[in-house]
Amino acid sequence: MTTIKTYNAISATGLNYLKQHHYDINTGESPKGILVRSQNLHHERIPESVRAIVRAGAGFNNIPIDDLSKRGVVVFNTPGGNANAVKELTIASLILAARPVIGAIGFANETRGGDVSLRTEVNKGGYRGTELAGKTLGVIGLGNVGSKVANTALALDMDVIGYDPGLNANTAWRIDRHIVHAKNVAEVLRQADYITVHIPLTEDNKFFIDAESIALMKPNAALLNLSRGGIVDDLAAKEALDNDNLRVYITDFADEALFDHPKVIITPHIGGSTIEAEDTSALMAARELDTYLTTGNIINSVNYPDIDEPFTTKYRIGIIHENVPNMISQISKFFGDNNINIEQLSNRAVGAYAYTLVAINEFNEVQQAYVKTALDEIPHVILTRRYVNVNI
Ligand SMILES: NC(=O)c1ccc[n+]([C@@H]2O[C@H](COP(=O)([O-])OP(=O)(O)OC[C@H]3O[C@@H](n4cnc5c(N)ncnc54)[C@H](O)[C@@H]3O)[C@@H](O)[C@H]2O)c1
Ligand SMILES: O=C(O)CC[C@@H](O)C(=O)O
Repeated sequence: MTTIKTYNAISATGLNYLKQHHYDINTGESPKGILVRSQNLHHERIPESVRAIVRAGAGFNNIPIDDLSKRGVVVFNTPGGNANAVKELTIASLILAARPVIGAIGFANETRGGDVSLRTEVNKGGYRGTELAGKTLGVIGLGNVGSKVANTALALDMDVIGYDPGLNANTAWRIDRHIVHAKNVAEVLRQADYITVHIPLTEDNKFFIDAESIALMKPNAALLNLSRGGIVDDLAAKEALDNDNLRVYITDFADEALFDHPKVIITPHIGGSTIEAEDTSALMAARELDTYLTTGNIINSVNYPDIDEPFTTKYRIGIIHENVPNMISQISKFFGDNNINIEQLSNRAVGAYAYTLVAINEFNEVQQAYVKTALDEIPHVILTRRYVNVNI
């Protein structure tokens, strides 16, 4: 049995999938794969046995990608698996930014005793809000979450302006044509009444919204961060709120500096916390893990190129290597020199790394005994794995 180690509460849907596919969960010292949600793996020892790590979720800033890439560990995420959940909490947050719902609920509870109806009617004037319709929403990041938020805001009769210089083809076609595409982020910040950020936390995006960008916003703007702590400079947001340069800040990431601020609403990282999103993400994660470990196909990797080919031969050899010249010719020469016929060879590269998947049928025991070691010795090869097709 192959062992998968898990961190955090992984939905039973994903765990059951793995158990049904003959994996042990959290037994033994040598897991082949890891399934994780928000646990910070930067401070964990990742066993040498691990070949794949899947983040059940979109963000992967909790995983030491660079170190793992150098070791040949494939890291995956589950793009879009929880996007609808985040969209819905973002819409709820927009409404909370427009209407004083939380204060009003507190007030309603305080009217207990006496003529409740009279007291609520007399004093409810303090809880008047505004409408989203006719206001402008700025969406920074139009990926799986941002595109859904933008489209839904149109249905709420908002005007929407979006900014995403790295829009990929998969998400681009889903974006409604009525959404204005800004040429730069300043355009969004200047025009929007509500600004919502849906980008990953990377080195480049740290404090993407800082004092300088907040200064470009309308003083009565509302800022929403359901992306990650660290994308918005919370201290700069707090200062802007204190100086009436920002009306409200809603974040899904608790920060000591923001507690008890009357213009801040904090939720405890629950953007993706719905039964549906947890099930979908865990199932995607389990499938990605099983697919890679049993066939060598890579789907939704964040550190290596994807290769997803039907496994129609008896064997495959997956070779993770650096993206340098002459690798494919060295690999094919190796197979030729050793009289092993290649049925199909797929190769893709992304950035510094590449993946070559070699499909073969005839592969005797002697060849099997030395191929992995010999391929591993080719300079710039990081890791080699052999896959056996159990259906042939
Ligand atoms: N609160 C939660 O529980 C929760 C749940 C899901 C996702 N998230 C966070 O939201 C982020 C976005 O999720 P997603 O599923 O939409 O990811 P995604 O990868 O589908 O989309 C991210 C988009 O951001 C764009 N982008 C990156 N940097 C940018 C920048 N500087 N300016 C403008 N656009 C930029 C990318 O081009 C991409 O299109 C995740 O990385 C994660 O950190 C949080
Ligand atoms: O697992 C979660 O609850 C959060 C997931 C979220 O942070 C994500 O990046 O998808």
